[in-house]
Amino acid sequence: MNQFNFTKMHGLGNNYIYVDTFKENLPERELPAIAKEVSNPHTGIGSDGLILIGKSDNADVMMRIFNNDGSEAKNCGNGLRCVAKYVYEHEIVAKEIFSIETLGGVVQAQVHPEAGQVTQVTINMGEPRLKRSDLPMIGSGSDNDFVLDELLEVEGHQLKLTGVSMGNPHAIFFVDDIEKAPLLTVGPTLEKSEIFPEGVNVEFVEVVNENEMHFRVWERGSGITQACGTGACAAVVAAVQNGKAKRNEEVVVHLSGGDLYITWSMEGEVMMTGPAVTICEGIYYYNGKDFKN
Ligand SMILES: N[C@@H](CCC[C@H](N)C(=O)O)C(=O)O
Repeated sequence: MNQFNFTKMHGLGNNYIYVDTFKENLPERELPAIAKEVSNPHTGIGSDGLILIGKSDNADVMMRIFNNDGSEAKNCGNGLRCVAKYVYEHEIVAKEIFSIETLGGVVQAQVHPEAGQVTQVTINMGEPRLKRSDLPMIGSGSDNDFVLDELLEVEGHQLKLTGVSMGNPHAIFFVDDIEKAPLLTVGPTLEKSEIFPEGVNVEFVEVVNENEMHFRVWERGSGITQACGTGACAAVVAAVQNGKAKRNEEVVVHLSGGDLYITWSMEGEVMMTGPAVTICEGIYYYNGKDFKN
């Protein structure tokens, strides 16, 4: 039987199964299947996906993230905060500021420990990528242009899309009332639309004022989740681009699972602060193929 140790953690309810690959050896070819299996709430543990913590040649540690449909993504904001908590508390890193490599690039993490326990983490998420080709998104504009307030008809709704990549792609729509946002229809349709050849995360945002917004997400590969860290960063960047928020000013983003504090600095980097929580630890008995085959 194949078995491995796991830790389940969440950031604002966006929960993943974390596997420490400094200790556990999961076969590369089985990773999508393992992600699907552990995420299943009936026959697995139940989660939004799988996150691997491991060795990096370019940073202090590496994070890899798989959505609950088995697809691999390039970045995960809530995952980064949980990885930072894990590696600090397990003494994999012995400093409060350190680097984490993702497939989307290297970011800087700062933990804020109290008596050795980390409850809040700040991630310098780096610079947003704003070109159409960064998403990528097919359209009439040039590949180097920003995707700003672009009119789109989806599921009978006339919507204006702003596109932002935080290493992974986000389609942001500003709405007057977040409770009426057509997340359940527009989310899955746009996620799989041919205009986004690599898929997209879909976010609706209601701006309260320059320093506060409500946010709901349909995540590529996972559907509706309680929170999306990269999505919240992308929403703040999109708000600044559309004149609804200011550079260098903190914005509190209200997600279904709680609040994130985000600033797009004058230097260009997006800073995100929020919680990271350990839920449980255990041994998972994998039903899929034999690891040794
Ligand atoms: N929940 C995450 C993002 C996870 C990846 C995303 N679904 C994608 O496919 O790009 C976050 O907190 O950023």
